[in-house]
Amino acid sequence: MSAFVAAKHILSSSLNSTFRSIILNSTIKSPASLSVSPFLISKRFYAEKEVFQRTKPHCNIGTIGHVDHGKTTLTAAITKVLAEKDLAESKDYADIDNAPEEKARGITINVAHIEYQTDNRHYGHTDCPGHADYIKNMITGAAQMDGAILVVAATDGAMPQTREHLLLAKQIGVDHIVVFINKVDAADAEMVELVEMEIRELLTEMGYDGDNVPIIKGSALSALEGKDPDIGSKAITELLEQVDKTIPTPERSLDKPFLLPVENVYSIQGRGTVVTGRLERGVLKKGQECEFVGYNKVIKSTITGVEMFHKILDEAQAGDQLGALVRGIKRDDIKRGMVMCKPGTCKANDHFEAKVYILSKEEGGRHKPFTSFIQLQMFSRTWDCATQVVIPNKDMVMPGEDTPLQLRLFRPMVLEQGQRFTLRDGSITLGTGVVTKILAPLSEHDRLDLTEGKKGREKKEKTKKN
Ligand SMILES: Nc1nc2c(ncn2[C@@H]2O[C@H](COP(=O)(O)OP(=O)(O)OP(=O)(O)O)[C@@H](O)[C@H]2O)c(=O)[nH]1
Ligand SMILES: [Mg+2]
Repeated sequence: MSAFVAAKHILSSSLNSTFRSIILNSTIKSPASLSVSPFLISKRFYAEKEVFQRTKPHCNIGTIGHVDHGKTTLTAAITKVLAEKDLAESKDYADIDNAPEEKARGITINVAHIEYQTDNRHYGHTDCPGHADYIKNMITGAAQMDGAILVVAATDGAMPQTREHLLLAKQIGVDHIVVFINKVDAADAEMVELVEMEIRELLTEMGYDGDNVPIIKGSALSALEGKDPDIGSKAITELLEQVDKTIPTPERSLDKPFLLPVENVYSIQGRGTVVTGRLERGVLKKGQECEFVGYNKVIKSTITGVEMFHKILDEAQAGDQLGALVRGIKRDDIKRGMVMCKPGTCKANDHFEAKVYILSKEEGGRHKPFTSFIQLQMFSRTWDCATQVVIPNKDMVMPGEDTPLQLRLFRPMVLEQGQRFTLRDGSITLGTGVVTKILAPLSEHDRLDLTEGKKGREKKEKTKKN
């Protein structure tokens, strides 16, 4: 099998069924598609397409936490335990971390989306990477969660990305957490108790209700291997009961025009392009017109199919994690970070005011104050973009401060009042904020100043005059 054919099989095994079967009967245009995150995996590869029956409320959760603490093992274990009750399709560890590099390195790189149900709810589960190099993927994954399971290995306790993920989750607006202390098979009882105390303290420090967040102790590996039910399958059942109980189903805005931040894009030659992501608001149906906005583009299209977890959706609702087939668009025309929305309802902006909290050194933020014109990376919804900061009312901002800021994006992206975002400075999370006011777009002069610097701008202006 050639590398490309092999790659095609890997990709097709990670998409939902309509798109998988389309892919198998067609040519994938660009191997670049392989860099995108696996969407869904099914062993019912050639199964007839079913229509999704909406019988239970849908909730998006996921696993976060430090590298190697057992997030993917836990995800696989949940599907195994629920598969025994016919509430999920059992996934192996290798089904979830299925990209070649993930298999080779034994770590998660891309987020993976898995589906399962409890008696009460239908879940979309996003398994995030823990490795510090893939924080960007974690942020995108967590941005889609209504609640999260923080996985902490009893053998290690809280580690750097335990803190960072918790902090980012809080900033992104994931207000509900359930903790799974994993690997209790490999740690003594005293250690497990210490880790629980440590985590409660950390939760409180990060703004969660540390005393009351449910903490379940168990072993994902035991559950996956069908050993020691007290710390294995029973602990998983208890975890799911707590998730059902303590992570509320959010109110979904169904009556607003639809908006879907694009998470991934797949190209299927001859058929069209598939975009995936979580529908943030509104309802979406086959046949509707749509528009992609972002990266200096507005592209119109029509939705020709909608699916969620292997099944056809008659109507996708806000909160659904879905794939939409769109007509007449090339894969390269759209990318992660754009939004797909009802035509005319969204606008890209590059200049706005925000209220921002700057993290203290203890919270993992900067050690030193910063001044105007610092360049940072802004993360919001599924996009990230370079941004320049202007402090409107003073000379500098100290770590730990709450401050208004003006931000100038290097390129216009869809931004609305009330939208939350995170600012990063290299590998440091510098702050978190909310857009308070959209300002007049940057002039050509200001934009060139921003992207080319003063000298570059003068040069370009001179060339233009001549
Ligand atoms: N002893 C023991 N080992 C476990 C348990 N759960 C997971 N492991 C092992 O821990 C290692 C890491 O597990 P993963 O599930 O890949 O961890 P992860 O958190 O998904 O890692 P990243 O996604 O790369 O951040 C693997 O070797 C697992 O077999 C457990 O309950 N007990
Ligand atoms: Mg993993």
